[in-house]
Amino acid sequence: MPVHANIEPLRWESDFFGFASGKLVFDPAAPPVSSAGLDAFKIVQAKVAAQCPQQLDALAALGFRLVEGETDLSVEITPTLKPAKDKNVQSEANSGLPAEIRLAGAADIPALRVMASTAFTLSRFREPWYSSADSSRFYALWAENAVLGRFDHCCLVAGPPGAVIGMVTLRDISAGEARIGLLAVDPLFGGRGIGRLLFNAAQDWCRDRHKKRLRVATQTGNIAALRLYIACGATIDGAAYWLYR
Ligand SMILES: CC(=O)SCCNC(=O)CCNC(=O)[C@H](O)C(C)(C)COP(=O)(O)OP(=O)(O)OC[C@H]1O[C@@H](n2cnc3c(N)ncnc32)[C@H](O)[C@@H]1OP(=O)(O)O
Ligand SMILES: Cc1cn([C@H]2C[C@H](O)[C@@H](COP(=O)(O)OP(=O)(O)O[C@H]3O[C@H](C)[C@H](N)[C@H](O)[C@H]3O)O2)c(=O)[nH]c1=O
Repeated sequence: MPVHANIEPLRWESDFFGFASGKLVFDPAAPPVSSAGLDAFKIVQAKVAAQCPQQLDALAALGFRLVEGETDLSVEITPTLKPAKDKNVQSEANSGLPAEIRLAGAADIPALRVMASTAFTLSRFREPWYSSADSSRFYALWAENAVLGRFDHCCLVAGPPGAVIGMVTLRDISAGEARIGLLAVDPLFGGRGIGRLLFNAAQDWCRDRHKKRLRVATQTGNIAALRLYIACGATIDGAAYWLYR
């Protein structure tokens, strides 16, 4: 079965990783994808909705390989009173940890870069397609850019300056919706409610901006993250597979 798609060059990724990268944009009106077209790029990515398994077979015939699954979730932002202070007190009472949530500033960037460069081991930017050093560099820059209001628009952190124990980045994607970019907790503080606190703070951020929905995506194999989001009230909107050639 031919795959009808255009190959869109990924300029940001090509610059950042230092090699030609592209992505299939499926379009029934596009010509069939050819090996020659694909060969112009070191990596061509394809994201296939999980409910379209026939597309997986067609891409496999062109030499594409499965990289990972991605699950999209979202939660409705309800207009309840903001319980942020209570949550912080509750968290400190439960764990004895300094867990106030605050907006990250430039002074947090070094610690955030370290956290982001080690946290996202489950990623489609993985070996053998991307070196682990490049993958670390990618998430470090993502965190830094969020603090600076580039790509994502802000970064909220748990812990006082100099002792960041968790982070969540947020992007304003439309009048009514925001999206979490990255969310991570220092493994030394895992399992103590910091992830939940960060997700709730992200919801508060949305509420303050009159958003109706908060979106988040994670790797389908990231059971801890999926359980966290579902425990915080999110529901699954969709699932997809990433393939590369
Ligand atoms: C948008 C994205 O960035 S998706 C990627 C998410 N981030 C990462 O994968 C980075 C590495 N992982 C982490 O930083 C952490 O493990 C997180 C953020 C996933 C969880 O943070 P934590 O502070 O440990 O979570 P927290 O203690 O708040 O747990 C809340 C719920 O999450 C789920 N959960 C957390 N850790 C686990 C785990 N290891 N296994 C299964 N479920 C887990 C549980 O449902 C838990 O509720 P429960 O304690 O009542 O069972
Ligand atoms: C930092 C940065 C990135 N970009 C570009 C580069 C990529 O084309 C996209 C990001 O792609 P995405 O599919 O969102 O990346 P991930 O697969 O790593 O993300 C998923 O997993 C993460 C762990 C996290 N949960 C995330 O929310 C998920 O989507 O953006 C850019 O243009 N400019 C930048 O500064």
